[in-house]
Amino acid sequence: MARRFPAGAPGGRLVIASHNAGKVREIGELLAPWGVTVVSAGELGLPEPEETGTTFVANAELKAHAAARASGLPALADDSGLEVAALGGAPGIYSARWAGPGKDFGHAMGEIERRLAGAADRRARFVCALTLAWPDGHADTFLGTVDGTLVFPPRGDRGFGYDPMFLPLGSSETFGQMDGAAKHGISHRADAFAQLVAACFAGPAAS
Ligand SMILES: O=c1nc[nH]c2c1ncn2[C@H]1C[C@H](O)[C@@H](COP(=O)(O)OP(=O)(O)OP(=O)(O)O)O1
Ligand SMILES: [Mg+2]
Repeated sequence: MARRFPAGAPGGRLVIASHNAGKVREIGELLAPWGVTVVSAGELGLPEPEETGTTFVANAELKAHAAARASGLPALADDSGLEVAALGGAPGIYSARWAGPGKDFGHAMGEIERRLAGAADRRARFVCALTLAWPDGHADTFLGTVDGTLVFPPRGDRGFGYDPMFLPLGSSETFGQMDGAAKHGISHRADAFAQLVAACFAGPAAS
């Protein structure tokens, strides 16, 4: 059984266990209707754990447990990435690492284009594992996805990471061209978040 939130949460506070500003912004937007006070791992000065897992789920759980233990608060972690079909699912869990220490996603997108080398198959999907972990070690995890195709050159300067080269199925705009609300209508993160809400959040959202 998933544990309900905010039962037992001091003041309904929750840590967003991510050091990625784009994710912290999106998760904050998704949480906004739920009357939860959020604080980010960066604001609490929490360290960035090494992502030693071999799956999105393992890494989300590792990050959420580390932040919940260190802060004494429930913690929500996101491990996500882009899986390119013609590259056998790469970069996958290595999506952040492909951008290097300087977080150069222009370079990472160029690397994907180079490795595709004109391949006709442009299918890709984003995956997001979201874990809500508690200081006592309880955790619930939800997996979201969104299917699409890759476009070159990348389009748009909104969003973050690989957004400018990802065209979700049925859309004429890349994630990099969409505003936040449009991305939240279909994204892997919003998909996982909807499952989290259904399982863990009591009551209706504030309108
Ligand atoms: O909606 C997205 N739009 C574009 N790119 C995205 C998205 N979602 C994940 N991505 C890519 C970029 C990100 O850097 C990597 C996740 O790697 P991941 O380790 O989960 O996150 P991270 O290292 O950036 O921050 P942190 O681990 O502190 O949450 O996949
Ligand atoms: Mg990371």
